[in-house]
Amino acid sequence: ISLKANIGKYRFNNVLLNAAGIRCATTDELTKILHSTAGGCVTKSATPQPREGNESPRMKATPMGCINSMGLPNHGLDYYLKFAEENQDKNDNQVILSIAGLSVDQNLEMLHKIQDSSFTGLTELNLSCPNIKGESQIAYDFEAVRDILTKAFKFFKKDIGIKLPPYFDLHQFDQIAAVLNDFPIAYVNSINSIGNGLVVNADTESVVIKPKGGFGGLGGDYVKPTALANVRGLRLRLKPEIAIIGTGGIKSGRDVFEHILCGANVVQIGTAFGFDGVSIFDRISKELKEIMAEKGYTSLDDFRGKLKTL
Ligand SMILES: CC(C)(C)CCc1c(C(=O)O)[nH]c(=O)[nH]c1=O
Repeated sequence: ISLKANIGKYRFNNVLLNAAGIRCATTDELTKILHSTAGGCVTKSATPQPREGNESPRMKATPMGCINSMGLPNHGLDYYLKFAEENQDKNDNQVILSIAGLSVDQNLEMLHKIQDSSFTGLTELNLSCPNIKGESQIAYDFEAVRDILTKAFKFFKKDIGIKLPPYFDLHQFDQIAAVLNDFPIAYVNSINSIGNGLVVNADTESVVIKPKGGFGGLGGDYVKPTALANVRGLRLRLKPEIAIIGTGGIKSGRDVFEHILCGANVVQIGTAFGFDGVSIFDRISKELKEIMAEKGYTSLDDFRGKLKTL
């Protein structure tokens, strides 16, 4: 039974990756993931310069997952680009370089740097940042998405994936797919955390994280049905050349199986990886193989995208 996967020419010896943002901000953390059963690693979304991020507490675990408003703490693009250049092309382990500029110009500046570097892997463009502080995130402004991709593809000749926040309206799936289908994108990664949730502690009668009055992105059990809907909704609308990375609510082999049934080529684990560490990749690989064996599947291609309707 094989858990191998690919996104275009990029091969993954295991379908499981970490998700950007959790336990992936330092070279030690990234090396640990590369040396694990995972099929590669994704770097914490980078900004052009290092950032401290928001005040703590800025992430809180709950029985159903987690809430965060980290504020993009990271060591800056050069740090991750250097790691990516030094660790690419090692036995089918992909290093995916995630970037999240705080403006269109910052994203274009980082893409120019990546274009001019010796990095040969996949870049993941995180569109959950607001274009202008206080405005909606880029991914919820469809013309802004078209604008930034038009500008990027004028000079960026390497392969790029787009990290999207969840959409909650079927017409929004139509709109974002109509934009993305116009560009030579390698993959779409769906979903990012569900934005601006609020966790309340009734004992202390308080919010649980300091930034933004307690509002933050939700991950974990809270998001799986939304993640599966976005993977499926995008799979049914995106041109076949655009692969899908399924992210959101994965903590078992069964969850991975569901994401692949909905159309995912590769999956990423965030919240649960934060709880368990790299051993999760062994546990979930084993669970997924058991499910496949029970069903008589030997490869992920046997069931990818084959979700039945009633
Ligand atoms: C939310 C942003 C700070 C605009 C982007 C970085 C990010 C963060 C973060 O660094 O706060 N948290 C998430 O759950 N997803 C993200 O994409």
